[in-house]
Amino acid sequence: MDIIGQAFTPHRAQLSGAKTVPETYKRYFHRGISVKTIELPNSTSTTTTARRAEHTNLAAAAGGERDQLTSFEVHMASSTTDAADDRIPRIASTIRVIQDFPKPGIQFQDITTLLLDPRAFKDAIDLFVERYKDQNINVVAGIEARGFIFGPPIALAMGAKFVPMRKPKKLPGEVISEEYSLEYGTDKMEMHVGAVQSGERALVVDDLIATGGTLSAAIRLLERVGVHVVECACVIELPELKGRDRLGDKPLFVLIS
Ligand SMILES: O=P(O)(O)OC[C@H]1O[C@H](OP(=O)(O)OP(=O)(O)O)[C@H](O)[C@@H]1O
Ligand SMILES: Nc1ncnc2[nH]cnc12
Repeated sequence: MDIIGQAFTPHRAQLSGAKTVPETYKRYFHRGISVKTIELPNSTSTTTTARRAEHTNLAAAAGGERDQLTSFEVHMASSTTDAADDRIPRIASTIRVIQDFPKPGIQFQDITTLLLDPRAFKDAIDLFVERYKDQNINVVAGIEARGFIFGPPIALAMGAKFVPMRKPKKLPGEVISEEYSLEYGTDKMEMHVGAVQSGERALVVDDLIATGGTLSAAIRLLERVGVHVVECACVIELPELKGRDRLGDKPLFVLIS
């Protein structure tokens, strides 16, 4: 059975006999029905379920409901209490999945619909700030482009500086750069010389981890100049792509996986 162009889940793959995700689609691939998880310290995990259909109006208002998903499971834990944190399923429900973007077979996790919901956007930022506010982080490094949306409010709330990690030839000053591999070929990430100092403590922020190539390049770039990367933080993880494995022993915190 051809899995391209369908709402694909590991479960469906097993049913259909499909064993691998076509290499071409890995970078933008995600299963149709998400298992949402959050890991926070000193808390008790609970499990609940939520219906994505409840948020049809939001998605429709955001430009048309192309997401055919019906339900998802939410595993969540609270950073502040032992009770379940209902912010996570609310945030998860605002993320629209666009089928076949930017290529056939890819299920694009569209965080722009999260941004249309000020409460969900604020909740996402708050969850990160609650986790990091007492960890003496003085650098928030955000990865172009969507890391520039989540990184600055986190940095401002924590009193940290924001450092943009940009695609090649965008930064005007002297840069250091780090190559990283994509599915085909390589890309480069750049940071201004002097933006960070040896010994500083950084949080790396992006919207999503897929293969982990982008985040691992950001870690290398910061560590080359002596910065301690405390953790990487993303809104979404695509766990089937095993990006976490590419980060070595560097911790990764995600809201939705
Ligand atoms: O874990 P990886 O396989 O490296 O993929 C994750 C990266 O892919 C997306 O960015 P993209 O390169 O599409 O750039 P954009 O944010 O400018 O659209 C996403 O925002 C992450 O930065
Ligand atoms: N499935 C996906 N959705 C959105 N951004 C991505 N970056 C890599 N894979 C992605």
